[in-house]
Amino acid sequence: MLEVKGLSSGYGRVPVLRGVGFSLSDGECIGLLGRNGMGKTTLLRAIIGELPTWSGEISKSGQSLNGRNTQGRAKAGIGYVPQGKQLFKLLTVQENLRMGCVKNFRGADAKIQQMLALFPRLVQLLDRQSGMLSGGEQQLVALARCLCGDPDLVLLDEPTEGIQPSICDEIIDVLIRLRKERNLSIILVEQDIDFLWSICDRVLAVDKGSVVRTIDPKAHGSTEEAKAFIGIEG
Ligand SMILES: Nc1ncnc2c1ncn2[C@@H]1O[C@H](COP(=O)(O)OP(=O)(O)OP(=O)(O)O)[C@@H](O)[C@H]1O
Repeated sequence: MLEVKGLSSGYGRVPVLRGVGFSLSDGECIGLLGRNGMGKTTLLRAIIGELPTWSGEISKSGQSLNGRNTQGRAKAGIGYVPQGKQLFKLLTVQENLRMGCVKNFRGADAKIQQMLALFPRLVQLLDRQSGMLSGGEQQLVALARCLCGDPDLVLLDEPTEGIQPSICDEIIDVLIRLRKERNLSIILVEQDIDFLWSICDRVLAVDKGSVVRTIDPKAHGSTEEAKAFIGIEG
């Protein structure tokens, strides 16, 4: 599905990613774990094409993405939910979802109905201005809007940051369901180890712009290994 080889990228002339390599299979979920500022968001932004590939290769289903811009990568089936969600805050929930249907405006009504079935909490909120929703509700709208584009790979940047546990559980349930029903692949940046461990097949430990090891969440002692890696006690 996705192959990243020797990827280097950064901001201006400042390098952040230094030869990142990993692959992701269809329907697989991998987590990116690391301390603040180690390059996890930068890696997602390089994959979606917001940042240039300085060297290396990103390919999806055997096709190189290097020459494609963000729209081209979205067309190739990659969806991105950035940190901070980036909703159109003055627009209603419904209008935001419609914006997510840009690939197929004619099918927008049916797609929005599918999203409401997946996120029933949004039914009551459809006509509300997005900026007036709680952080968790906004996160659900951002995820639903991304899914309106029918991606087969989603990049999620800290979806649980600052949101209430019940909405975290809803997000986990939806992601598990989408993996099962649509074979969705996921790359998830998260600081919340329980969240990562509840859904990821593998977790890549990121340090100073490189993937330095792979943690198997099913392995004995893996949560302790992860906590030690990011420097939290217990
Ligand atoms: N827009 C930007 N311009 C310049 N440097 C940036 C920019 N965004 C991030 N950086 C720098 O790139 C490095 C990696 O940042 P990045 O946001 O990828 O880290 P992260 O691992 O996602 O951390 P966090 O968990 O804090 O989001 C940091 O040194 C950061 O200061």
